[in-house]
Amino acid sequence: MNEFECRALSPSAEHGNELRSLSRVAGVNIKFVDLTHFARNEDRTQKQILNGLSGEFRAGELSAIIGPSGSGKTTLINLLASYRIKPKTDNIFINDRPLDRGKFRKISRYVLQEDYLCPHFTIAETMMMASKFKLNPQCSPEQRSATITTLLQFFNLQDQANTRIQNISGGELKRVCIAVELINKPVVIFLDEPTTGLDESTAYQCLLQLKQLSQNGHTVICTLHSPSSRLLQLIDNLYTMAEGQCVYQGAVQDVVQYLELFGLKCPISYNPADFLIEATTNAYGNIHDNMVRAMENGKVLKWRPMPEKNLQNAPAPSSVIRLTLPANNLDLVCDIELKEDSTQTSWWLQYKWLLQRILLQTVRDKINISLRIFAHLFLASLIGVAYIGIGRNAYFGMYNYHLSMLTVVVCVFTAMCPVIATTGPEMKYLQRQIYNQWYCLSSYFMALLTSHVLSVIIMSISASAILYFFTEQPMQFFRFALFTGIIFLTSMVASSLGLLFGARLKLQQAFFIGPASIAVFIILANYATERGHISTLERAIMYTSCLRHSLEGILAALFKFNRADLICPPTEFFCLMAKPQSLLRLVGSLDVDYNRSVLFLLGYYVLFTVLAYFALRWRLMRARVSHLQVKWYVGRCFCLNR
Ligand SMILES: Nc1ncnc2c1ncn2[C@@H]1O[C@H](COP(=O)(O)OP(=O)(O)OP(=O)(O)O)[C@@H](O)[C@H]1O
Repeated sequence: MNEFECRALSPSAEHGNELRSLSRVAGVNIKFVDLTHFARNEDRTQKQILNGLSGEFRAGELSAIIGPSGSGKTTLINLLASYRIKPKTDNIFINDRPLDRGKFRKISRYVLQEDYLCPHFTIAETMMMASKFKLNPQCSPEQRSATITTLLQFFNLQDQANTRIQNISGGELKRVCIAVELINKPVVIFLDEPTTGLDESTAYQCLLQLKQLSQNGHTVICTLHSPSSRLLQLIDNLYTMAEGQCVYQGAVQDVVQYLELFGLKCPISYNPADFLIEATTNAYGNIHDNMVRAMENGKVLKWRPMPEKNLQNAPAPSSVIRLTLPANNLDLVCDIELKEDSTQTSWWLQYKWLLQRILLQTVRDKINISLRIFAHLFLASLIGVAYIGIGRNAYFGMYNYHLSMLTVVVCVFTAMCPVIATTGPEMKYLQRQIYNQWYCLSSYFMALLTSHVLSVIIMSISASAILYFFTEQPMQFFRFALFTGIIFLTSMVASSLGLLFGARLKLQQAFFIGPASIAVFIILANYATERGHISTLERAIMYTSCLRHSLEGILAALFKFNRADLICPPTEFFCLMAKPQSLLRLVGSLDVDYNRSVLFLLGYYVLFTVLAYFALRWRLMRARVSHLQVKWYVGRCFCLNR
């Protein structure tokens, strides 16, 4: 199918020219030779998934990898994209040079089979945010908008531009996922099953757009499941796999002729791709091995289309990856310094935009924010009412200890649970955006921590005000500030613990282990409280609980710093806990020290936050790492790989 036909068939084809002017690039050819991959089964035995296959995906071609389910299509594309699998660099060649993973990652993007975007933003907002990370920071908002409008029109999404992601259809979501990755026009784009779940006409539109992209010199490689005859017309290079080997690599129109070599005649009404896949499963006799041999497992290129047939506008492949100057003014500004790598946006800009995004997302997530506010205010009011007036009543002195413990428990739960609830879902699109180099993990992590600090400040002040004044603690501002300070630090420790669990565990596991670990902390914090004398060992055990330091901090804020005696009601003959020291002695906390509590809480916060960062990093970049990869990852995490 030529360019004219593509335009005639596509409602959005009129925009093809616009995209073409946006995206003419130097060609990148990907060649792989004798590629083998093993996965480890649960019983630690090795399972061969790719079996010495070879092949070539050229610039200017829309290449599709097809094959029966389980034949290794996703594994092959993951390996070529270096996504979660580390390929051997001497098996893969980029423009005839051994693969340099770092450089290749900067010019390639991957659209996953199961792709996610933040549900609380509209398509236009999602595109605008992506453009901030992906386009040159010097691009004006008008230039960004123009690029986005072009892409939205190209992908037929302009009518849904103001619809939130949570409300768009699956097909539209797929197209948005592809569109956001095309904002900075990657030279190579990998797509895992971009048409799965789409109806025939949407799948056709989607593939048509990819075809147009390839005609501008981009290298487009996708895996497809049972493509229809109509979809097949768009494919330039059909790479067919079976049992981890290559059984055909070439033009679609030559499939019938190729199968005739093995004595198979494709019925006229049959889809050649379906027939080919059926043949690979030995449905028409044991010909799998013959096909692999005939193709030399992907080394035979004689069935492939001629390169110049498809590459209409793109320059010849170059060992230097270079983006050419575009035709119109918009591109002149944006493309002269077209970003090959999203990390060209400075760390601070990434941080700023991510913080804006996270805060907006938090505000838009109405259910989460309402629950947070309600839980804080309701629980604080409930405790305040239950312990009303105990702050100055010596008869109820002991209740102040219970109040302190309950305050700590409420702070911990209300700060930790929302973080666990939001971290899990966030992982899904975080993984994709970090892999596709929108921003680096450290800037995201710092923005996330800042957003936690802001929400914890608001929640801590409101909760502590309710608790402090309902329970009629001394009307001294410094004491209130000290009390609020401990509530703030306790909530920060709890949110970092929530982040650690959310980053390391699955959502259900985190929601079980998180509260269970808090129960352990509560037990440890009160381990020897009722004893008159606490030994050093017992104290050490208690101090392993971060909640012990919160408890001591609150007791110090309320009962140290020359606190006046509590008032014994006239109805009582004697009040044992009129003096603050009496209460502290009774609960084994005579030597509580506010500064020590603050230091320990800060220490726990730093510890849990550092662990959460590494847990997040481990989860996002779980590919098996060599020492070279470690170096590269560290560079990425600190935005050093420019
Ligand atoms: N990490 C792994 N451990 C064990 N087996 C694996 C692993 N990854 C993939 N496999 C196996 O390798 C084979 C190929 O998997 P892959 O996902 O690449 O196939 P596919 O052709 O993309 O399948 P589908 O079309 O169904 O998505 C499958 O049998 C799969 O079970």
